[in-house]
This record gives sequence, C-alpha cells and structure tokens, in this order.
Amino acid sequence: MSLIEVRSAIDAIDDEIIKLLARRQPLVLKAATHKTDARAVRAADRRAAMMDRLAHSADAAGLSRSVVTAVWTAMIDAFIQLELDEHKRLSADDGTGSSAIGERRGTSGHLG
Ligand SMILES: O=C(O)C(=O)C[C@]1(C(=O)O)C=C[C@@H](O)C=C1
Repeated sequence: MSLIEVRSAIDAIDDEIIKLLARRQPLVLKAATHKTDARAVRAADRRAAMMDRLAHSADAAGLSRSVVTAVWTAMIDAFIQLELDEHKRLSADDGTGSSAIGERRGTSGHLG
C-alpha cells in the first residue's frame, strides 16, 4: 500500500467518523435539554463511567487506550461546550416567564 493509498483510506475513515459524530451531536444537544445547570451538563459521574467503559472497548478492539482517552477527552470537552451554549440559549428567559428549556424538557427533567 502506497502512502497515497494509506492516506486515502484514512480520509475515508475520517469521513465515516464525521458522519457518526453528526449523529452523536443532536443526541448530546437533546441531553442538554434534560439538564438545569452547568454541573449537570458536565455530568462528571457519567463521563467517568464512559471513560472506564471505553477503555475496555478499546482493549477489545485492539485500539490504544491512550488514543481513546485523548480522543474522547477532547470530544466530550467539545460536546460539553456545545451543550453549555445550547443550554444557555434554551434557558434564556423569553420574557413570558417560561423558558424554552422548560418547554423542551417537559415534566421529566432531571439533574445529570
Ligand atoms: O450523557 C450526557 O449527559 C451528555 O451530556 C453527553 C456527554 C457526551 O458527550 O457523551 C457530554 C457531557 C457529559 O460529560 C457526559 C456525556
């Protein structure tokens, strides 16, 4: 396999990763609507559990744990920022006394 071929294969995989992240993004934004503050958005317990689970998934897949840790740390940090931005937008009082996040969340809202 030439370097050009290797890079072409990497590009194809990156395009798949982009598609998967594009599916992940609206789910993360939906999670934001279930949360009422930044601490809940950060969901430290959930994040720790994910990293633990993913380390085992990496082992099973033959993927470097350090790569998984670095990639998911960066990815979750980026999605948290997106969630915080969305959360701020939905929480903004629209002047009617009811916030958009309350309407989007319905009655099942919970912290974290
Ligand atoms: O599971 C959540 O509560 C999310 O908001 C999603 C997500 C993620 O990107 O996977 C984002 C922030 C939290 O740190 C945990 C996980």
